[in-house]
Amino acid sequence: MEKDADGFYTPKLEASAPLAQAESKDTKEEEEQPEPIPSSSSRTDLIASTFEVTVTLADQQADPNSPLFSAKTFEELGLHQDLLKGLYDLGFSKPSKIQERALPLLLANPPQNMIGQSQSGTGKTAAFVLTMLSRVDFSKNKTQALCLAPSRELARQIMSVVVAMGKFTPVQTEYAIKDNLPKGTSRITAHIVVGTPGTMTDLLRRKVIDTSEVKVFVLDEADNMLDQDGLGDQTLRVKNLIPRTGVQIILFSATFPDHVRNFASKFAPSANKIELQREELSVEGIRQFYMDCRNEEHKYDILVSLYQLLTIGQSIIFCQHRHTADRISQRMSAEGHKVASLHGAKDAGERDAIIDNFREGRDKVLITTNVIARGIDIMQVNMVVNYDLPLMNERGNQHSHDARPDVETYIHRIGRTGRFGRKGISINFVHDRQTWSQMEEIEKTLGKKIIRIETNDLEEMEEKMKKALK
Ligand SMILES: Nc1ncnc2c1ncn2[C@@H]1O[C@H](COP(=O)(O)OP(=O)(O)OP(=O)(O)O)[C@@H](O)[C@H]1O
Repeated sequence: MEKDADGFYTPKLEASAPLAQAESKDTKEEEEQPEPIPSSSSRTDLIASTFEVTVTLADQQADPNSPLFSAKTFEELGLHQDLLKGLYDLGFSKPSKIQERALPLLLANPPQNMIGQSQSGTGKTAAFVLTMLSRVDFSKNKTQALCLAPSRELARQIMSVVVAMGKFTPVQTEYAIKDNLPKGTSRITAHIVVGTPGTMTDLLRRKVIDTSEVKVFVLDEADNMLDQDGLGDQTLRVKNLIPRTGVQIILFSATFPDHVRNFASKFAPSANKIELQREELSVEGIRQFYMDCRNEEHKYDILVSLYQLLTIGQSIIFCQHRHTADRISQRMSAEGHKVASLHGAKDAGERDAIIDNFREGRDKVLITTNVIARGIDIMQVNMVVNYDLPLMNERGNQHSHDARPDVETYIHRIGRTGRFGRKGISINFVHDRQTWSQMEEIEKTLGKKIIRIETNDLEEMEEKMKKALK
């Protein structure tokens, strides 16, 4: 691919037609290499771990049934030299399946919308980031690509990928996340703006961002961004503030539940679609377990007894409520365990510091809510604990008494481990008939066995986990 006279990176490849399911009827617009993970030096007088876990990358892309498999090269995909350099600098040697399938469609001209689905940790980010970088005309100091994500943590992570992949290009970037821009900023001219919908709306309304040259609009975690019970309204506002025509709309997620699929098709009309079957949704490398706890208090005791295992690599503990995350982390800290907690009630600077500490491995156990259930990519995370199962009622309220298991959120939560072919473990805590049947429903929906581990046999537990991580 060469840069043409106008400064665009134009792919030589045409879209590979069989992959595209053109949909013309919806015209109405509505809106981290092989690395031994050291055992923890953190204080604990609980169980002494007898094993070390080695995370290996070898041959992950060699299995033809793996969503990471690909015979093609990035060169064949027609990417510009500067972007190829960025990719190789990041250590990407060949495209993953979703990249191989999506990139020819995403880069073809004229630009076409895309609704792309692929399992967690299979490389969707690179697909849309490469598209944004390919479509920007660097000779113009104007915003040309907008990308939205459901959390500031994910927006910051996506930006780090834009910056890394665009390292050999002159790309300029800006955030549209809370408390990030200097007060009084009246104009953003960065080529690519990445943010969350509320702040993006604000910047667009105040005309801080000029949208006249916007030609790519990406929604990561698109099902969440379009869900009317979630961020749907705010995302629609953004769409209404960008040009009505000439913008390539790109929606990516590991999940597209039925109730958002139609809406997604209207939001991104005539999109090429790459879809997964229900039974393909969860990642093979993630072994799912559960522990039968006696009651809420027993859940806490079990979590504490797991501490040594949680700190072999890194772990994320998901709770339903912010106050549970705070309460557990305060109790564990008071008992001498090093844990961090992160949720949406913390202020922006604090949230950034907490996730950065975790990302850089200074903290090994992160207790959190659904705020980071989606997208967060930290290779060393080899264990996810659903301290509370994810729930949701029909109106999208996760705190209501008639709430049912939220299978999509479950898939995203456990997907924080097992990234890009690595092994990972998830453990669900159940403690009564209701939580047991909620877990059973998740198991049935996903068609994947969730294996019991005894809560009173730490040796057995350690043995099972050791096997699962091999
Ligand atoms: N072609 C590639 N070669 C090597 N590593 C890759 C490649 N593509 C992506 N990765 C790595 O795989 C990891 C997962 O990628 P990414 O975060 O894009 O997954 P995702 O599909 O967006 O997952 P999620 O659904 O959880 O958001 C990242 O650390 C990324 O750097």
